[in-house]
Amino acid sequence: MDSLLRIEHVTVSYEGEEVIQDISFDLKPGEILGIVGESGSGKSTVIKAITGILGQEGIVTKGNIWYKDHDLTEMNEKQLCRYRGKEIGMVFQDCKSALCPVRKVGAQVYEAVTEHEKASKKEIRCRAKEIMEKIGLHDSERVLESYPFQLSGGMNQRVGICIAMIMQPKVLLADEPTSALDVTVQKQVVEELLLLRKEYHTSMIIVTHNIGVVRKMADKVLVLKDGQVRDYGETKKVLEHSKDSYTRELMDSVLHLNHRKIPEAG
Ligand SMILES: Nc1ncnc2c1ncn2[C@@H]1O[C@H](COP(=O)(O)OP(=O)(O)OP(=O)(O)O)[C@@H](O)[C@H]1O
Repeated sequence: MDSLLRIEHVTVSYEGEEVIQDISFDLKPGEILGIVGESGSGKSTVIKAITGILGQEGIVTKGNIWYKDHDLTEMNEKQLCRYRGKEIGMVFQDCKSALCPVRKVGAQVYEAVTEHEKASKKEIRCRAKEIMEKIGLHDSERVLESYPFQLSGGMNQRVGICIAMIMQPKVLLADEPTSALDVTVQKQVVEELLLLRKEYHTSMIIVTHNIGVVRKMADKVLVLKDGQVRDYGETKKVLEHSKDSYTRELMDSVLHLNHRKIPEAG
């Protein structure tokens, strides 16, 4: 099957310092890739490089990022804007802070759509409600009429997912989409993302520290350390039978954390 997104030998520098070196992977339609690695290994930089939001200091110095037949690294800001949001959606760790605090959710959903296409308010609300229903925001009328501060963390995260999904992007890039949520809500959001993949056949890249999320969601895993790929392959193979010593260490440490007993008081 042809790749939807293909990262070929990409190197990224911030202010002349390479933080990602020669990384390659691809994403097929409907596939979910988990990117894991310790803090500072370059996970978020990969996502930012794909969407062209590295900022003033960051630049892709080598390699190509292909979306279908288009090299995203060759595009200017205006060209990238056509893809960002429409074809490639993004969800962040803390969607609440990505939302405007003084505008109602409904207005922000409306803006996200009309940036890319002409549609009536009624039609957009209808589309938003359909997605909200799927991701557990059952009181969608109230949510659309609310300001972000009137909603819980989990609800804001779902609003972020709704805004990302309303254009039915082919690829969803999610940077720590569940890490700001409590465990129960984390589990629900993971289930909801999987449901969206099933319904819309969306490919996803999930950046996370949570190996449980990767195990549950990802078809493939990419392990990064100091900006380099240490392992890449099918989830079970990487999590359980990696030949790479660092990957094995990383998985062992997660296992120990999960099984660590909380010392009893007194
Ligand atoms: N705007 C920036 N300017 C300079 N250096 C940056 C910038 N953003 C990130 N870096 C550096 O790039 C490296 C990779 O950072 P990145 O945020 O991609 O790591 P990460 O794996 O996502 O970390 P975390 O898990 O803590 O979010 C780090 O050394 C970081 O300090």
